[in-house]
Amino acid sequence: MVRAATESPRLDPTPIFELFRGNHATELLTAAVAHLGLFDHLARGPLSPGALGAAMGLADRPLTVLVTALRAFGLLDLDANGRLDLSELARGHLVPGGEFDVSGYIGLAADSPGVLEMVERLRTNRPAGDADDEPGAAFIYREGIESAMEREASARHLTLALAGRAKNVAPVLAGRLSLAKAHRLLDIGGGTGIYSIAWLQRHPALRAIVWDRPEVLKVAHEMAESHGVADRLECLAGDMFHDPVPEGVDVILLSNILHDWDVAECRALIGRCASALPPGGQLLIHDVFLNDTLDGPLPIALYSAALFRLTEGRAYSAAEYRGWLIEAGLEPGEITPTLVHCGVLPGVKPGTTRQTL
Ligand SMILES: C[S@@+](CC[C@H](N)C(=O)[O-])C[C@H]1O[C@@H](n2cnc3c(N)ncnc32)[C@H](O)[C@@H]1O
Repeated sequence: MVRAATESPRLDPTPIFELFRGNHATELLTAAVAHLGLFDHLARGPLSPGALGAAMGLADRPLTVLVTALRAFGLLDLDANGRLDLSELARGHLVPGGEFDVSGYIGLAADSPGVLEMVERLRTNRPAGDADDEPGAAFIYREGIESAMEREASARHLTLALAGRAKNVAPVLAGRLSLAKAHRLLDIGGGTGIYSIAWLQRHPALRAIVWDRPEVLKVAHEMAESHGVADRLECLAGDMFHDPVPEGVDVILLSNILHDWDVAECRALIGRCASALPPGGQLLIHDVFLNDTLDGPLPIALYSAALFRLTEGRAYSAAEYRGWLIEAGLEPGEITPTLVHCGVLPGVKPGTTRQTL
């Protein structure tokens, strides 16, 4: 029987994802209190983000993840000069030695494995799993890192784990954003390919390419077969940072890709996509979005910590994505929300040779 990828779930699973990511609140708060002395540093007065990062020995990416979360928790504020300051709550209860200080209580979790792991990630700015004696980083492949996506068992396990979220979200994305006028979709880092499959099932004339690592594509190929679209879905192995971007596509999807990478890789990848598109073509960024002020929303700030721990990325704001689209010569559009905190932000290449949406 052919499986359908076009039916949305009856209930929204978002609360389950929020519960699952709750541990990162404990980890970041305890790291800040018991390992990094963040509240002590700021008790002496407001600091620029750079000065606070230097005081704690943190690079930009871990600092952004930590500060975004603490602002979402209501523990840090930004003053009129762009310096970080303690909120009233933090000043009253998290400055060591204060009358109502609770930092000793928070310190009860200081040696828990999750907190120690987060502190290690914050200090080294390296994802879990990529050290010499470890099994490889999840979800990311580039030259110079050990990647779990290069081994059959771990690639299959991680790809199918992500499919749990994707099979809920893909029907919603395909239902809210029609590709009726598109000819050929390129799904970069498409994993199981379920997002492409949902669109292929909606639009019988559409063709798609899932561009991913060879071991991941074994799963994508099985999914294309079981969903009856194998004749229109090409599984193409490659490295999205180095191999030529496949030509002849008029829509490119980056679903949950950019959040796995640091700023330089995001800008490079968006630039490569923009160059490959014809005038009128579209780049679709399907992802979560932090507030443009990088102070929440809380569930995205916690998801950002999860991404930070596992990959070389973090969550970004719509303003950050829009800036990179403009830099690449694309015109950003409006975000259409999908499910599980995700939304799709289009960037259109100016020109009118082909209308895709
Ligand atoms: C977080 S998953 C996203 C999967 C899917 N797009 C989704 O939204 O669920 C990232 C995907 O990018 C792929 N990937 C990572 N680095 C890559 C590279 N250098 N070239 C091609 N694919 C890569 C991974 O194998 C994985 O399937």
